[in-house]
Amino acid sequence: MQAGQLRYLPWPAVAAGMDAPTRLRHLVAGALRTNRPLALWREPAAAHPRLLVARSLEAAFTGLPPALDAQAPAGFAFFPFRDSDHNPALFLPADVGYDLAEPEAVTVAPAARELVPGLTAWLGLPTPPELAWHYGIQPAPPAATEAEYTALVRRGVAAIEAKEVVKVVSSRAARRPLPPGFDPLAAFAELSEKYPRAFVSLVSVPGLGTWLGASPEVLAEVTADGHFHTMALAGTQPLLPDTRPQDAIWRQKEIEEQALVARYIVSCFKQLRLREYHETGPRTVAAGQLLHLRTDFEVDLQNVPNAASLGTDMLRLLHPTSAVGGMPKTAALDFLRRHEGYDRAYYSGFLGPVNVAAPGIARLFVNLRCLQLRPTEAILYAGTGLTVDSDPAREWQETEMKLQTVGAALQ
Ligand SMILES: C=C(O[C@@H]1C=C(C(=O)O)C=C[C@H]1O)C(=O)O
Repeated sequence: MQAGQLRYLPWPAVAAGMDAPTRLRHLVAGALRTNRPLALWREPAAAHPRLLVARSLEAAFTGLPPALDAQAPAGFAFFPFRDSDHNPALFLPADVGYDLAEPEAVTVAPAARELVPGLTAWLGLPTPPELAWHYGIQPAPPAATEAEYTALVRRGVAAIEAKEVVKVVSSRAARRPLPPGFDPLAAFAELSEKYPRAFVSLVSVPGLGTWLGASPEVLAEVTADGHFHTMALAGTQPLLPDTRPQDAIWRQKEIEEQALVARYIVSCFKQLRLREYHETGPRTVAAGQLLHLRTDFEVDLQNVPNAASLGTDMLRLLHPTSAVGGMPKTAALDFLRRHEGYDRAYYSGFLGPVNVAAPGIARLFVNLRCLQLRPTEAILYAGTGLTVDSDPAREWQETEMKLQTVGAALQ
């Protein structure tokens, strides 16, 4: 956001006794009431979340991946697994902002000046007791039974054996009733507390629905000191009580599965003729109650000729990565289109802020360990990378474990 042009709206005197979470709730209530898209997120290791409200859904439609450079507009990317009319790619402009680290003022961008009178009036009103969250207009996706999911896994393994694909990541949706009085803002706060290293998000968009998640996976990041980051995350096992991540032992299947993802990232660097990058790992990392294998990649943007476009180009090549689609990309996506049997929508898409904290800082994550909110239930999503050695019952178990990450918010 161009700080010089931002307008700061201070809270009125009636809000003097309100703490930051109460003010946040009030802003969210106002955004929902006026039918605006919003994103609330807490970055890994950050102490406070941020809220962004876009002036309208129309202002948020975008066909293109966000540009990751300092000159690009500020906003929050919310991209589906696969772009379609039902699940459009969105970039919510940073029209109204609230940073809970600076709770004394709400910021308004120049493009949203016309919101100032209404917003000023709203800040002085009482908060409605119920928040009118946005719901998707698409029907809820079918939830796969264990028999259906294991059949899909067997199909995937057969496709690998037939050399149609090298790896494919199958997934499923699961339906869970909402507990009485379920409060998405409280659930967001709970996930933030429970998973301090995750990217915790709550995104609500008219007609497209409300999504809550706690992702462990960076897709593309550009930092203040001019570095680009991405990671190859794959392989899953439970973090058992009284064990340490660094003592985990991995089977050949997981080692190979993760290596494929790492190799895919290196092939993207090669396509961009980038030779100067640092690769660290793979090492074992914890994500909630799970362990994964992770290789970190870092590029010093000062050392590369195409620095300004590197983030943007990598994003275009990476999504969807072989951690959520498969290898080769087109054949794996084709397999999923034909056999997966449901619409992933925004699950395994990507999301995150671009140029919001400051120009030139972007943090995009893969939308994993997430759920979609419906009026009386939640749709949870999880997938597993298949290789030729995959055991269907084990893959089902792995999706069950992954569902528990965001499922913790429903207890
Ligand atoms: C597909 C998911 O996770 C991805 C797949 C993993 C795997 O196959 O082991 C591990 C981490 C993620 O990259 C998910 O959480 O739904």
